[in-house]
Amino acid sequence: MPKLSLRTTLALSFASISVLMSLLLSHSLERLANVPVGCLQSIVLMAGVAMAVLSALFGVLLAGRMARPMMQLSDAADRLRRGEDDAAIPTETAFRETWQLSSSFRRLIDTLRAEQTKLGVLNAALEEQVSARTLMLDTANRLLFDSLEERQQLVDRLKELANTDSLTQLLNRRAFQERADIEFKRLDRQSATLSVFIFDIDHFKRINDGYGHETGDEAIRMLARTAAGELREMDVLARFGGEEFVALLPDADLATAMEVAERLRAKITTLRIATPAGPIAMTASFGVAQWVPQVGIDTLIARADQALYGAKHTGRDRVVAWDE
Ligand SMILES: Nc1nc2c(ncn2[C@@H]2O[C@H](COP(=O)(O)OP(=O)(O)OP(=O)(O)O)[C@@H](O)[C@H]2O)c(=O)[nH]1
Repeated sequence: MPKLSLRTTLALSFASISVLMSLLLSHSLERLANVPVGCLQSIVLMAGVAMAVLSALFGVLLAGRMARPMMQLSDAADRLRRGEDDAAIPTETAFRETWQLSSSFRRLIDTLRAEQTKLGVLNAALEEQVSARTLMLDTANRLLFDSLEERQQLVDRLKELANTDSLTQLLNRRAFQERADIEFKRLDRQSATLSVFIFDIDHFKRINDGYGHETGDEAIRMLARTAAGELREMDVLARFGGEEFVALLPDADLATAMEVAERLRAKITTLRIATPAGPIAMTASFGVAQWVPQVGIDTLIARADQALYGAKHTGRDRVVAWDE
């Protein structure tokens, strides 16, 4: 059924009331002719009151029918705002205006729900993208970390290789120089003691020439292991080159260094190197020098070297201290 607008309803209603009242009046007009004026006044007054009461009742009825769907819409709006999905939107209303308002509201909600669904889909896609990116970043981070770690390991290994003598795994000459510099910087110039000894296999050329280079290498390795075993953790032992070694002994005076060198010399004489012709022995000569203030590492090594030269020229297989 087509809905009437509020304006039409009001106009029709008041017209009907007016027509009804006019009909009542016109039907009663003949009988009213003989009614005294005072009574007539009362009748008109009563008719006016009746019309007012009717209009008021009618107004209340109309307002109620108008207000109900609006209250329902307001209630539905509140429930939707709270996220309740079952908000009832009035479908049947008395007037065209409220019916239109209700339809527009319903369309608005349908549009909002459609947008919400679209947003949900977009949100899910976005979350998927974010977790994919996070995974990529994690992987990239891990790869970067791994490659940095690998790089650091490589650098460490290269440093180690650069500092290590490949035949004996002892420090090489360059690394010894660095460690000696550090020890010298640490030295308390007034009270510290420090000694150095250099030692060298006697007639090593004969071992090489007589039993081969491999046997010579084995002799060098054996001597390195033995020396490392005789020295303290804090001592610095290095292969200086060829069959020559150097040991730096912090906190050791000349007597102590001589003692250590002597113990090592004696131990070397007990070593036996396996050769195809049977085990062979070797000896080594030692030159020892103690640090004194004003003397640098190069001078100290040169003094130990001079002492070694002395040991070589006074019969070998001995320990000689540097002497001015
Ligand atoms: N097997 C081997 N031989 C080496 C190595 N480095 C140096 N040599 C050899 O060591 C020998 C050193 O000979 P020399 O300097 O004459 O010394 P030496 O025969 O020990 O004589 P003295 O030191 O005077 O007792 C040479 O034959 C070098 O070729 C090495 O790494 N391995």
